[in-house]
Amino acid sequence: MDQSKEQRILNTVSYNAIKGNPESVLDCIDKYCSKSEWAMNVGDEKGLILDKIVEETNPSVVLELGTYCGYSAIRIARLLKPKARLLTIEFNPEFASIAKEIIEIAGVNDKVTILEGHSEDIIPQLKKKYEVEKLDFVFLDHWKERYAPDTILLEECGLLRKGSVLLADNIIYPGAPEFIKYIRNNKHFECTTFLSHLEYMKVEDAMEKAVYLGPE
Ligand SMILES: O=C(NCCCCCn1ccnc1)c1cc(-c2ccc(F)cc2)cc(O)c1O
Ligand SMILES: [Mg+2]
Repeated sequence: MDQSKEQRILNTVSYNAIKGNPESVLDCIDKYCSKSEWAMNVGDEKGLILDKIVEETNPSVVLELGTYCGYSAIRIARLLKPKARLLTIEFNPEFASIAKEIIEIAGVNDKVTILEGHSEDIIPQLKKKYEVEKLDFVFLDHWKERYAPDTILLEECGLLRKGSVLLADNIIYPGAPEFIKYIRNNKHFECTTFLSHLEYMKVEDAMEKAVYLGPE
């Protein structure tokens, strides 16, 4: 049967990247997806904004919604301090298995746990089953209509603390209008918009940073 685009991305990483070198895996994916086949990785331009916000936050516990091929998981994990960890939720089993292999090639697998399933099912399990107390950083990059309900769910499950940072991809393209409406009018969040471009394209896109101010 014909290979998937994601399998072809794994092939090019496996063949061209330097094992154990996360930067070389990121470069390899960015080159392939800008030259050969577009794919929905956060990419190198928005990736630099992600890097800066992760470095400023210096998180111990990170949750990512939407693993895809593992590009942003590698991007984040490579910046984490020794004991810090990243939990990433992926719904699509093929994406999850390809991401696992790419994350291993990058050599950041000891920091990353891929959780397969629906975010609305897994988020309520984070405290008891995955021993999470609070989330320091959340990267939202899954179904855009899930950004708002999952943000509400994170708060309801007591997973956010004063200063928890949410960063949402694609708030212009494809767009996450319900999330933007919810988060910008919410006095419990301090929002900042980072203008950029859709990965590998000249199309405008942006990321929204929302810092949780606490329940009061
Ligand atoms: O849909 C996106 N991501 C979610 C994928 C499914 C997540 C499944 N899942 C994981 C966990 N829970 C649920 C996405 C799309 C685009 C895009 C841009 C232009 C275009 F013409 C087509 C598409 C660009 C992105 O940067 C994206 O992130
Ligand atoms: Mg995205």
